[in-house]
Amino acid sequence: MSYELTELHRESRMGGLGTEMAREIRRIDLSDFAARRDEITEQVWNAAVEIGFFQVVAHGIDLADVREAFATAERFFALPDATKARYPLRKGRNAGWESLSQVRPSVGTPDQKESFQITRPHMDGLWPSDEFRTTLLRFEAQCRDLAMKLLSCFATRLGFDADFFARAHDPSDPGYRSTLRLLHYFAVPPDATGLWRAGAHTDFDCLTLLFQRDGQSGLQVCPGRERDAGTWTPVEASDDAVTCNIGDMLMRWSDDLLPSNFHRVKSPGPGEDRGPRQSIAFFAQANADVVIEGPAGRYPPITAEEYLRQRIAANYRGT
Ligand SMILES: O=C(O)CCC(=O)C(=O)O
Ligand SMILES: [Fe+2]
Repeated sequence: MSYELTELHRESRMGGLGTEMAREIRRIDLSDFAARRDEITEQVWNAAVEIGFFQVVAHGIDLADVREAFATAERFFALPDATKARYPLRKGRNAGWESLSQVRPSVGTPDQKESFQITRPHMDGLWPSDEFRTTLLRFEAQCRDLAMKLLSCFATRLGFDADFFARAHDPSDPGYRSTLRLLHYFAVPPDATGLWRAGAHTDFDCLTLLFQRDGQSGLQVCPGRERDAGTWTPVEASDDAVTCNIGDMLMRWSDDLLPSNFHRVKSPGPGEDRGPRQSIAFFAQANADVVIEGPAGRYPPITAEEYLRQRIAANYRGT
């Protein structure tokens, strides 16, 4: 397969097992954001530049809301496949349900998971119930607010105005492309080996917020400078922290100042819990017709739509 984007060349080389190394993933306290904006900006910028991953706490989304979103997802995933198949993923539209269909260029096997994606302008006929819709649209809006808060910090450091990224992700625009993705990784049979819950990849978007559950670990990150050595650091899952990472779109937009780093979800090893695992990701992806162009012009301008089209084409079967 030949890939047009340099990001994809990177991804096709990252499938190996590598080694593990403990390293601090910073926890940044967002309380009193308006008053502490400059201090928080400094902290998120440094963590993003150094590791590309960080966690935020006191982030303003109530734990009860996070748990309600997880419970709603869990109830949906418990339905028979034949029922879930009434809401099929619309390829290229990041909306609907898929199972075992995402093949990462790094490993070539399907991620051992199912997911339901919500991209607001693409949801006609895809809502399983009113309750599901109400709960998750509300949660999506909370995630967006948090993502825009963090992106406003990056905007000012890059020399854009504070609302630059909020305009680029305006939810009232039919070209809105940010996505909430509910993820369910299957329980792993005792004899299963060699499969990944999520193969090594970078995210396509500007900024990802990842909600995980206490004790459901498995996420590992490989900061850019260790890419060749393949040294992976576990990111502890916890209910109160939101794990954040920079995606490829913001890496481009920042002329590579902010790194989009490889990460993956490993399958449980010997002696580890082989039960199912849940997570919820919010991908802040710029609206379709927004042009991505960094302050220093390092890459040719490309619309967000064209950029995402190329990334999705390389990641799903049958494209
Ligand atoms: O489930 C996780 O912890 C990570 C998921 C992820 O990296 C993704 O969906 O892009
Ligand atoms: Fe990811």
